[in-house]
Amino acid sequence: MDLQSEVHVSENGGLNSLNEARNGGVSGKIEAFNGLAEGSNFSHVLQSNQSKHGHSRSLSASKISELMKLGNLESASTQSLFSVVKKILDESIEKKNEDIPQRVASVLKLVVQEIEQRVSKHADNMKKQNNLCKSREDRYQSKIRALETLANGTTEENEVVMNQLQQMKIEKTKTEERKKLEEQDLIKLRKEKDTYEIKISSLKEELTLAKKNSEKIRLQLEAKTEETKDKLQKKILELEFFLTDSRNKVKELEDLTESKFMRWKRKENAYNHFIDSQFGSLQELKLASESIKHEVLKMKNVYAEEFYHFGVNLKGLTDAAKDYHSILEENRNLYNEVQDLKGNIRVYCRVRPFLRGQSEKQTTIQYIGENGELAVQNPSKPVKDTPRLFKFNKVFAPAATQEEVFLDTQPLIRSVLDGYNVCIFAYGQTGSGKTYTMTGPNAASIVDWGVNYRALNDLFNISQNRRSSISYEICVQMVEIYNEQVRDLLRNDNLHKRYPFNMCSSFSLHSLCTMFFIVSFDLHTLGIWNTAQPNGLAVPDASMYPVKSTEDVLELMNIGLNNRAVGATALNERSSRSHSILTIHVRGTELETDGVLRGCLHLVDLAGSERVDRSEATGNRLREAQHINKSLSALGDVIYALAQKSPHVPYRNSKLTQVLQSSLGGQAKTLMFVQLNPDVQSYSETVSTLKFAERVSGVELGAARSNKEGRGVRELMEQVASLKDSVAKKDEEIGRLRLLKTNGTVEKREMSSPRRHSTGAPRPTQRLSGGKTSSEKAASDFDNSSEYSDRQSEAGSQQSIHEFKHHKEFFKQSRLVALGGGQNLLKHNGIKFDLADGGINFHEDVELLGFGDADSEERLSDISEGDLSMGTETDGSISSIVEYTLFPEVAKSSAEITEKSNVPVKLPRPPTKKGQSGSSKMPLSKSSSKIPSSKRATVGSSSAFKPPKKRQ
Ligand SMILES: Nc1ncnc2c1ncn2[C@@H]1O[C@H](COP(=O)(O)OP(=O)(O)OP(=O)(O)O)[C@@H](O)[C@H]1O
Repeated sequence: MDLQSEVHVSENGGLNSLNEARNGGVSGKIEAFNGLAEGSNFSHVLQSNQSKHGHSRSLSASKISELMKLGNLESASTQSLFSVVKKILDESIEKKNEDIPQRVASVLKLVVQEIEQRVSKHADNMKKQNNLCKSREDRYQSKIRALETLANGTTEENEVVMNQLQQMKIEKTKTEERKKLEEQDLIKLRKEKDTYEIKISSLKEELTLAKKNSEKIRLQLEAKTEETKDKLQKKILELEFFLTDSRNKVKELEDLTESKFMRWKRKENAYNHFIDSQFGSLQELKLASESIKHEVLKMKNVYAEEFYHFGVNLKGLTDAAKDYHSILEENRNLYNEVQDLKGNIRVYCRVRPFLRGQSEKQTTIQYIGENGELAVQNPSKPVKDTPRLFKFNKVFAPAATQEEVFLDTQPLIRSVLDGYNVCIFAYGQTGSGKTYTMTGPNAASIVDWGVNYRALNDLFNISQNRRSSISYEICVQMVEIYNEQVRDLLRNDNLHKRYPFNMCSSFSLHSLCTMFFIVSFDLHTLGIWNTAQPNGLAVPDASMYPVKSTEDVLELMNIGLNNRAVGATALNERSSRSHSILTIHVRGTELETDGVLRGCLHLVDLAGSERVDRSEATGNRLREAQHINKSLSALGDVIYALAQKSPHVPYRNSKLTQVLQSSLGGQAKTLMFVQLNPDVQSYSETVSTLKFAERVSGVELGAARSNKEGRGVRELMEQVASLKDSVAKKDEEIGRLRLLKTNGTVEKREMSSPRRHSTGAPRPTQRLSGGKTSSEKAASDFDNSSEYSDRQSEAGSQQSIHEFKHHKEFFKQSRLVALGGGQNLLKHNGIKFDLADGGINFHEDVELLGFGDADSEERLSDISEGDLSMGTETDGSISSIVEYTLFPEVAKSSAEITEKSNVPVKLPRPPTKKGQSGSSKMPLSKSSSKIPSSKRATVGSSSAFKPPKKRQ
């Protein structure tokens, strides 16, 4: 029999005891063993053996033998067997049974215990299975009973059951479906869960990163906080230190203040005491001062009275001083007016500044006064002489600008538009700034413009301003005198193309003729055009161009300046080697009255005088310098003669003086710029220049006159032209008579005065020769001339004399007088005019035309001098020029009139001038004495006709 079956057998009686034994140690086991033993024979055996416990060794052995004897171990329960083994083992251990080794016994005991535990476990399992089987059995039984009852039940119940089953099935399927759905949901949820998990993981990562960052920041902040904390801590410490320090100081100060306060208190007391004592003495002083005050008041009144008197006196003085200044100013104005009236040449002096390269900076200019005073001295002289003093109309210091210089010149220039003739010329040694003043260093810069550009610009501006009342036309000429030759600076083919009609296309025919006349008269009649031009051609007149704007002027002047002869010398890099003359002709027509104004402006830039040793001139330069110096010395002679009021003025000694003759001897307003170089080396030149200028300022030209013509005058001009025509006829007659003379058929008287011969038809000369007694007034103009007396005796018509006188008067006043300035040498149609022979006739022509003026006799005397016979030939009469060149249409009609020569021409009688009659009586003995007897009569008669106006 196996152990399992043993357990089954004894399960009712012995299992409980076994369990208890497990729980209760050795004693428990014994009891359990005992319990098992109770249920069997073997236990009984064991109990009986226990009673004989006194002899353990023997007992054990006996027991083992007993067991062996039993022989029925198979029937004994496992438990009882075990308990036996156990008891044996316990016993052997207690009694230290030597039969069984102690260690083996202990191991066996443990094995037994283990087996015992397993067995008990097995028993428990068995018991549980047993219980389960029992419960299953109960259930099966109940089911069997239920089935039996079901089998016995009705069909309805079956159906109910079936339905229930059905429902159960349905529920089952539903449950399955739900299960499926739930599974699907579960899958979904899982997926979602996965995604969420991923997100959660990324979020977790971010979170960890953020955590890390925030951790870092936190750490930094913590570090900073720590730092700030430290700093604050330090500051707090410092502040605390300061606080304590300041507290100490405050305390000190408080102490100090306290002590000071005490000191001041003591002082206050002292002062109070002092003030009290002073107050007493003040009272005393007050009383004393009161009495002094009274005295002072008295004195004050006395002084006030005296001051009042002083004031009155002072006012008188200041008024006097003021008056003195105004009187001075008035004096100056009056002086200028007197100068103007006298026709003195104005002299402006301009001192050039030192140039950049000039090393010697010692100046010879000692003093420049406001009123034109100038003092010069030679600083290089070892013993200084007294300064030389000069006085001019104005002196410009080196710093004076071009504009300042022009401002003082402007009024003079403007008078050209009012019909005056004006001449401005610059004089001075080479390199002293003549060209700078007249032209300027740079035409492109308006600030640098000299008088030339500014004058023209100004004339344009004013003519524009006046255009509502006067219409102006302006023409320009430019010539130079180089080596005693006159050259046209505006001779340019391109310009000629631009201005094809006599270079004066914008002018009316009449004005054109007049202009042409002016040119030919100014230059041609002077004889200066007779000289060969650089191109070898005879130049009939200087080119004249109408200008309408400053641009035109700039263009023309640039051409002119480019054509001008300049060259480098040791004294001036660009030395002008010629005298340049810019002439501006202005013709203004008054729109209301039709009156005509004619003005003429000469702007002359003289070549500079130079000491040849200083300028180091050789060859051409030397020749130029000689010509320049010669012409300037001729100018000096003319000025000297004019200043001396000499009857003979040697204009004809040079081309320059011939050109300037009308300005120096006519009724023009003349201004001279005297240029000075302040350099010490130039001292001697400076002094001689100043002396010359002083002499020039003493020259009286006579009051300037405006060239204004009314309509009547123009008509008269036309009538005069017709008279000229008759004169021309007479000239022809003269020619014829000359021929007759050569043939010896003409009387002696006719030969000496061919014009006075009547050859048939009545002639103007015949008309001029009225009876002497017929007109005392007329005779008074001619009474100094025996020649004229002859004429009077020969002539028959008083009317003619009358007319002639009118014409003479008219021409004296006309522009032609001023412009012509008494020029007298003409060339016409290639016929040479013999001065010695035909002087009287010629002069009469000039006189008749109004070209003879105050200096006529002088000019004639010049002409008669050897110098002038050189080339001063005329090839015809002035009347021819007038007839054929100027007024062709008038000439034609006048020719017709001449043919009807018996018809007297009625001319309006211009007012007679007082001075003229008086002057006409001026003796000319001085001039006569100088002139050879052969010519004296001529000159004498001439002067009888034309007393010098400048002396008036
Ligand atoms: N007022 C001034 N201010 C500055 N520079 C001046 C002045 N005047 C003259 N100059 C200078 O002096 C030099 C000589 O002047 P300019 O050529 O005008 O003399 P000039 O008298 O015309 O000489 P020349 O007779 O040899 O022709 C030039 O370089 C000029 O620029």
